[in-house]
Amino acid sequence: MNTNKSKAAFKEAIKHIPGGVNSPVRAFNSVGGNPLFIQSAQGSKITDIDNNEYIDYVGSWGPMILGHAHPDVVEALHRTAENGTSYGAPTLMETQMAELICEMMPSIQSVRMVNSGTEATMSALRLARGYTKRDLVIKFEGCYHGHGDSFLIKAGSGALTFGTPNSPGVTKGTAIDTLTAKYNNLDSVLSLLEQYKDQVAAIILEPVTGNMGVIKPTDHFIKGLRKACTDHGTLLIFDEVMTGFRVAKGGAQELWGITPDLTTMGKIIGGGLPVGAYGGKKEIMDMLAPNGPVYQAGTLSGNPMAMAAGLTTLKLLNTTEGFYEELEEKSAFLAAGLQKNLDELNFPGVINRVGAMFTLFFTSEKEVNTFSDVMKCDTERFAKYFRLGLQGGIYSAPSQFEASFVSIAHSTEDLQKTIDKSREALEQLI
Ligand SMILES: Cc1ncc(COP(=O)(O)O)c(C=O)c1O
Ligand SMILES: N[C@H](C=O)CCC(=O)O
Repeated sequence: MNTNKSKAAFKEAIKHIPGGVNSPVRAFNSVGGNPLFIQSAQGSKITDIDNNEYIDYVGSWGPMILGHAHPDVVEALHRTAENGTSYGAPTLMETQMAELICEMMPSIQSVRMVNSGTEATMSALRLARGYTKRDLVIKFEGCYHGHGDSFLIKAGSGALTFGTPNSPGVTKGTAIDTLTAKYNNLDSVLSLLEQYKDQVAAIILEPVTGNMGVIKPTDHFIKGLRKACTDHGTLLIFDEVMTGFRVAKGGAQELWGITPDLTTMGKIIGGGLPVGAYGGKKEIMDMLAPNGPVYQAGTLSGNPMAMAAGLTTLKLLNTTEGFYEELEEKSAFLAAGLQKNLDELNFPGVINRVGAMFTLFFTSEKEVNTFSDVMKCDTERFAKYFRLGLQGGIYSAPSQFEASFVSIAHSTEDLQKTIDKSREALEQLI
């Protein structure tokens, strides 16, 4: 496979862009080689500037649930652009978007649009602090909530991949206000809540993790969190930036039947454009300016292009008969094929999947349920597998500590090819 143009482009990029990328996870540092520079994407496929085509399981890190360049989304963007791309004033689309989000995720009664998942989580935390008049927050080791200072403590995703879970630049004061607990370990949360009684504003978590790879919450853990928050007057924030509208129409909160106090969103609700949102109980959301004293604003918030792409995507998800059933079937088919490979080759590995997100962990453990299970993975083996995948035409996240995403555009042929290529790669790694 020739990737000379990507190599040359990367050389140019690093002259003026730190590390040559605008988000660290895009660099191939932990898997070796250079990042691919992309020229186009259509449906389930992505094409680099050397004209190599890959089946894409990154999906722009989650948003592309309909596949790339879905004709309805592209058409909505054309139509919207012709009327201007930003006004800094309310539009009808923003209200439609808010109504649809509230319909699809009934725990949300009121929602504020922002421009990224990071903004959503930062703002939700400020709101939780303003509402409860408390300072502390509990997050979980290996969970990632964007790059807001409060969250770069024992963080997942790129922060974990690059070995900088606690970023320099975060002040001691901020770090002190962030307490970390262990995912799927309720006792670790309960003891913090006792130790810091009446001081914890919020518990924030990825209800299904993706940023240390995919891990499901146990019922005991997630139900226990809801109860503990209620008992302690602490707000429960579900960060559904990744899981929202992906693992089910109503996100992880629908699957586990939990009503969080606040939910953060992003990715899918922008249909591939920059977006974020946070919402929840009206009583809490009404603390936000201009109704209340908690300030949060944005020049481009509710941007018409992002609303057009996001609203078109959400409407399709909401109204297409059998959409989530078909997505589940495709994802289950892929996961079963990958599992069969592992079983038949007696290859040590664990596949965790919830709906259309999954991770193949390179580990000898029988299960991966916690951050410490994740840390036992063989990242070098993963790196080799990743590179073999690329050579076979499969594009997935260049880190063991991420999720892969299936879209509705993945055909049975795509999925079968992925299973076959995965087997070939595993055979070379035995
Ligand atoms: C669960 C979760 N929260 C927050 C974020 C931050 O979103 P963004 O990258 O749009 O700032 C991400 C992804 O980066 C995420 O996966
Ligand atoms: N894992 C991250 C979010 O989901 C990947 C996106 C990024 O940081 O660029």
